[in-house]
Amino acid sequence: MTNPVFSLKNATVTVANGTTILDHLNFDIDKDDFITVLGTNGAGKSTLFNVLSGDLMLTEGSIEHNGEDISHLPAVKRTSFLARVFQDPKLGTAPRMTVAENLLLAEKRGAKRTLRNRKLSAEKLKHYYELTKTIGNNLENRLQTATGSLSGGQRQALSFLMATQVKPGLLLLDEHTAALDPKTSDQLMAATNEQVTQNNLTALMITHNLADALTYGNRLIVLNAGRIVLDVKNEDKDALTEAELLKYFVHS
Ligand SMILES: Nc1ncnc2c1ncn2[C@@H]1O[C@H](COP(=O)(O)OP(=O)(O)OP(=O)(O)O)[C@@H](O)[C@H]1O
Repeated sequence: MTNPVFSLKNATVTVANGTTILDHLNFDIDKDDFITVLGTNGAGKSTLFNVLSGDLMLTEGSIEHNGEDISHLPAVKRTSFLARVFQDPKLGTAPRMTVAENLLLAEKRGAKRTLRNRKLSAEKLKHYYELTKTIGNNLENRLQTATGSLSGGQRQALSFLMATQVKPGLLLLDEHTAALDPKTSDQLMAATNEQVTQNNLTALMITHNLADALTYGNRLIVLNAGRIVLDVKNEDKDALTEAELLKYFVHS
């Protein structure tokens, strides 16, 4: 048995009004995990991501990364091993910079980011062309376009590619296809699955799409009122149906 990459121990967040929004969670994330994360609105999914990313500190318990206690490590320091893609296509990319410049910037994730020496060689542009072409939404023909004028789907694809340019120790996908039309969403979901499986990324993906949650990943968790109420893997996940899954969606 290998050691978990991330380990939440008794992880709890109690907010100022006394409400516990993450409730004594014990949760290990293994290297080969691609976990789909489900739950009703307000179940604590984003809170879980926020404590992993360091945007929200635990009020009790701890988080370990490769055995090291990172409970007090600020978000900015966690970017060296963690990347996150949000639902909003506007987040995660610099609007005035071109697609190619954003990709170049992403290669420096975790390091001091500057584009003073813009090394956009022909070789690099060719690489970005091949990379963006994998998505299938014409992003490869917009490499020199300012990101702010891309379609939402193209911009979201760029955010995703930026998050995975440097292999992150943990990839957090926060409903990253939810704001896209069905075709664009399917394209990005397929590209996501390809990247995660081909590059052996450790990933968590919040989704409200039950079919996607069942189709993708090796593991599935359901949160309710800040607790994990279902955690299934491999063949147990494969055997799960949408009808069974829905039973875990309880508004508290
Ligand atoms: N910083 C905070 N301070 C106070 N309450 C918070 C804070 N962050 C989240 N909450 C509350 O914690 C609960 C869980 O919120 P969270 O955003 O994690 O839910 P979610 O499962 O991601 O929901 P959704 O599906 O709607 O995005 C909600 O009731 C929310 O209002």
